[in-house]
Amino acid sequence: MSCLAISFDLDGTLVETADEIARAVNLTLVDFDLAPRPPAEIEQLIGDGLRALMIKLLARILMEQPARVEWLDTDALLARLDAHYAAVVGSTARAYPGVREALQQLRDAGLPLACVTNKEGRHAQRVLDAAGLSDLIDVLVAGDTLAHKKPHRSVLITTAQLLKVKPGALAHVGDSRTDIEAARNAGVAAWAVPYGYNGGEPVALAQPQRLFAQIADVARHVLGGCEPAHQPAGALH
Ligand SMILES: O=C(O)COP(=O)(O)O
Ligand SMILES: [Mg+2]
Repeated sequence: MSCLAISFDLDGTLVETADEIARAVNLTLVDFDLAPRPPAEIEQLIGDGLRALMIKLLARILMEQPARVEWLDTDALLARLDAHYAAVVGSTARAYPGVREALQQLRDAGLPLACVTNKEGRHAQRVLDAAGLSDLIDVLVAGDTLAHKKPHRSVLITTAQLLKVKPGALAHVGDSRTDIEAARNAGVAAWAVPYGYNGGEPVALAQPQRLFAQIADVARHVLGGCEPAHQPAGALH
């Protein structure tokens, strides 16, 4: 087998999390006398972590209603967002169908697995726990684990180190342009699934090396013997 380790993005790839993210965001907006936003709009801003999502949303609200935002205590608002999210995280998050079985097959075949997310670590762990996936993930690299987040090249290079493979022997599976750029920047194979959160744009436009309809297809491909786009520079076995 030439594909030696796999890392997976979390939100929109392994787990459906948009509902509870939208809930926390809207509870926060209402606390600060701002109108709730449509969940679909909030979903389109998922990708760089919760704080970044809220800052992008506030920038949009500022453009629309400058007078509503100019007095805002942004630090207090972000702290409230964190508290609301901590209260709801894991309540509705669910693994996409077939994810647990596919990860189990990959694990059983001896592949080390990572979860690499831009979500803050303590929240990411709760999502993995609630989705019933924690025991299948060897390494969690979250948005606040390192000095940088995806798409910085260091994120997947460090992930490969933690999984004890060379970057060329790692495939990263994600739902967004950020994931594909993170993989490219690190010399890691860039694989994608089409059903997650990518700002409303089809992820195929970011030109992943492979596009899989679902995680079960990733497992089928890998266990059938994959050819990584980059020649593995080192092997686990
Ligand atoms: O929480 C986010 O905004 C993004 O998280 P992800 O990197 O797992 O997609
Ligand atoms: Mg994602």
